Order: sequence, then C-alpha cells, then structure tokens
Amino acid sequence: MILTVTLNTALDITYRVRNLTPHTSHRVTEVTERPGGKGLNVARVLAALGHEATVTGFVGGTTGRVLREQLSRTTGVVDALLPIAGTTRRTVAVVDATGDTTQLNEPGPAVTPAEWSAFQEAYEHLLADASAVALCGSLPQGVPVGAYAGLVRAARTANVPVLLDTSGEPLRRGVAARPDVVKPNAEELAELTGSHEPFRAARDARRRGAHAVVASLGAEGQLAHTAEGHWRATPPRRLRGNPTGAGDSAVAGLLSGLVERLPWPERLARAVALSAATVLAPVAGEFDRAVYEELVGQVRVTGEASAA
Ligand SMILES: O=P(O)(O)OC[C@@]1(O)O[C@H](CO)[C@@H](O)[C@@H]1O
Repeated sequence: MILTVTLNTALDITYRVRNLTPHTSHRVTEVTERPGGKGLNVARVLAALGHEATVTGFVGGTTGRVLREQLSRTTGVVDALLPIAGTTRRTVAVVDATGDTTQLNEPGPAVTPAEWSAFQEAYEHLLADASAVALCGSLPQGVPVGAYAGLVRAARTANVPVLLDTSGEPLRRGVAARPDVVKPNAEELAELTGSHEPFRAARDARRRGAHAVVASLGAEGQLAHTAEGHWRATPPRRLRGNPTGAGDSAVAGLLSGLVERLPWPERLARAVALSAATVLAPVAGEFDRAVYEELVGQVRVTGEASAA
C-alpha cells in the first residue's frame, strides 16, 4: 500500500456563493463536507487511480467522528488514523461563481507529547507494509517543528521512498533529512531558498538535501529537478475552477508514478493532468476523470535526462 500522513487532518467545508465581497453577508448556495487535510485528498486520488492507500495522522472530537464516518465510505482507502483527546479542525473554502476560491484554515488541535510518541511508533509499524509514503500539510500545535525531518529519516531507515509536501520551517528541516521528493509550490520554494526563479530555486533545494524537487507553478504546470534530469511539464490549456486539492492530486500522480516506476516525463505528465482535472471537480480529493484522460496525453514535457 501507499501510506499518506496527515498530522493536521480537517473536515473540509466548501461553500459556494455568487460573489464574495469582504465586510458583507452572503447566502451560501451549496455546501459540501469532505474528509480533508492534504494526505486524505492524496489517498482518495490514489484509490481512484487503482492504488491501495492507507491514511494516518491524528483525529478527534465531533468533527473527527464525522470525518472517519465519511472516510469509511471511501472505497480503496484504509483508515489508520490515531484518536486523540483534541478536536479535528475544519477548513472552509469559499468558491464564487467564477471559481475563485478563498481558503480559511483553522489551526488544529493541540497534540500531547504522549500522543506524538504513540504516533511515531504506529508510523514505524505502518512503514513495514508501505511501498511509498507521503508526508503532507501543516503541523498541529504540540507536534515539534522537526517532526517531518524525523518521519523522513524513519522512512529512509525502513527503505521506503518518501515524498514531503509542506511549507515553512517544517519543510526546511524536512529537506535537510534528505527525502526522495519534495513538492513545494513556487511561493514555498522561494521561501525555502530565497530565489524567485523556480529552476534555480529547485536546484538549490536539491543542494539542501532533497533528491528530487517538483515545483508546482499553478496554471503553468510543473518543473522537476532530479538526479536523472530536469523537465518542465505544461498543460495544453488553462482551466478555471476551484484549485483546492490540485497540489494533492499532483502528489498522487507523482507517488503512483514512482511505485509504477514510470520515467520522470510520464510521472510529470500524470501529475499535471491530474492537477488540471482537479480544478474542474467541485471539491478537493476528486478529479474529473474524462478531463484527466483527455489531458494526460496532451501535456507538453520538455527538458533533458542527465548524462549517464
Ligand atoms: O493547513 P494545511 O494542512 O496546509 O492544508 C489543509 C488544506 O487546506 O489542504 C487541502 C488542500 O490542499 C485541504 O483539503 C485542506 O483542508
């Protein structure tokens, strides 16, 4: 199975409104509620691609109960979440008629030292059955800032390829622990390296420890800097919609491509097509399959393999 870690799970609420105007009140035209947090979205997309996915992280309180109940109805995703005393957060995405999205993310529960050590033990057991692992999203309060660095090291010790998708100081420390892949967006990459030129910044992130860097460049696609070469993948057309979860679908594309041993250009094409197809789906963790299948063969990948 492919393991995804979401330490700060969330019940994702999506509100549709006609227009979003700050400092005014709004009538919501549609509400959806889904189990969320980045790794849960990654797992749903992996399952839809035919991979067995197991999710772990923390869950608790009333929102946690709703999240688990909905997750149990998701085919292909195994729930290995750890119950805690705190309450799982909610996130709210407000989507207007043009698809523009405003995101409000609660900070999440406080995790106790005992809960954090129980998680680390459970994670090491799960790694024994994993073909790859993704570490995704923000950290809840109480989890140390170097948490991902430790989880990367444990995956490397267990010989399980590890992808890291986070930001800020947890990303900086995680990169230094030498993950197989990091997937920052352009802003996160610039914050990590100080460079606003994505290719140079990706090269710098590799020097800091990541074996491969895949930077998402929004509607412009993705860029990969790896030991095997460097490539740029561009979608055939710009799609407008709700971008929440597009990065998570890219992670699912990269991870599935890794375990299927696809060459990098094919992995990137899959990741870019899945991201684009997610923008057209109403909520994170879902994608429009017909659009994905149409786009995957049309993604333009340029670049070159390194000399052997
Ligand atoms: O606060 P984080 O952990 O960085 O991100 C959480 C989140 O906004 O990311 C997903 C979309 O990528 C949503 O499902 C989720 O609620």
